[in-house]
Amino acid sequence: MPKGKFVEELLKAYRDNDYELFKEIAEKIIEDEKDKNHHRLANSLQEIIDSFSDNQEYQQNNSSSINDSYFNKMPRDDQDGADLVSIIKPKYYLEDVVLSNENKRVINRIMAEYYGANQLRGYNLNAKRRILFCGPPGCGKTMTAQSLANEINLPLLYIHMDSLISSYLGDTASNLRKIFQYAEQGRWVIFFDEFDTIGKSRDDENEHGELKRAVNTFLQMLDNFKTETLLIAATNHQHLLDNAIWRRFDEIVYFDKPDIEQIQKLLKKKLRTFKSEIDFKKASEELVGMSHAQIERICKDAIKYSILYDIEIVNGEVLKECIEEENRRKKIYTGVDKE
Ligand SMILES: Nc1ncnc2c1ncn2[C@@H]1O[C@H](COP(=O)(O)OP(=O)(O)OP(=O)(O)O)[C@@H](O)[C@H]1O
Repeated sequence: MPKGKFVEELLKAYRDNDYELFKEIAEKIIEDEKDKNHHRLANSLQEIIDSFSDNQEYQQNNSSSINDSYFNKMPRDDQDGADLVSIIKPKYYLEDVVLSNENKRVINRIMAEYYGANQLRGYNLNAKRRILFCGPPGCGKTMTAQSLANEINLPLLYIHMDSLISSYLGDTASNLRKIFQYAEQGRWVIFFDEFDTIGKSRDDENEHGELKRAVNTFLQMLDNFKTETLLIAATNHQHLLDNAIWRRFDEIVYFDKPDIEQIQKLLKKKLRTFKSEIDFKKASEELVGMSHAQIERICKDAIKYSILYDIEIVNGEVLKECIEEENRRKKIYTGVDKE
């Protein structure tokens, strides 16, 4: 078919909201390009169509039915009835997160593999789906998991660790099974925060049998987990994790405290809602060693201070006052790496 005709057919399908026809014509175009030996273009078009149909499926599976069937079937702890999961529509996007260049590359690669999963499968390869986020508190593990979910248009399935770890013998493993069974019915980014709680080394003599069983169950579930979902586990205590757990993750991302350049970006982002007159470079030097969350708190305090004391502008002095306040607070936690 001549190109102009293809475009006409595509536009008609779009006008009539006929997704099936749209896909059919797109596939004809792909075949046509393959015939002309334009394989790179054909692959790239195929990738777009695949991600398109993934989204279509997500919308059909999730958006309309999430209220009734997904919420009704939510797994709960047998003993106290506590919810084991929550479905969250994330509020952040990746542009909100200040990341190192290295981490930006890794996250983009994870997204590229997610979208290219069908293409990879054609070569018998699996996209990265099991991701471990580690590093100190308040440096963006949760925020990045949320942003990633948003970017790939999936809801976040947040696992409640406190409900998952049951005080009743054998129930932790059974709770884990319930969570995985539930997760398999949809497409999400599953997020296990404080993952060390269940991923602790089985060699740890202080751990009782219940948690050792939970590690075994988690490993089994992870091995058998075949959906297109992304699973992200996050921990501040990566050194506690069982060796067998490390090996199960397709990607490991370390979230460190920000360097000077990242601190400057963070200050500009977090102060952008208010007028400021700051020497950002000088201010950043004062903040080295602090987490993103601590710097965010200083910025919020500085804005509040300026409002309450009618200063109307965040200046160097206000910021200095708030840095001192954060340092005072930090001293209370001496020896403990709290954000
Ligand atoms: N890299 C970042 N860029 C921008 N803001 C950040 C970043 N990291 C943290 N923040 C801010 O700090 C808050 C807390 O961060 P977040 O919950 O992502 O940290 P975390 O690494 O998951 O910490 P924890 O290990 O304690 O759960 C975020 O909601 C955000 O406002």
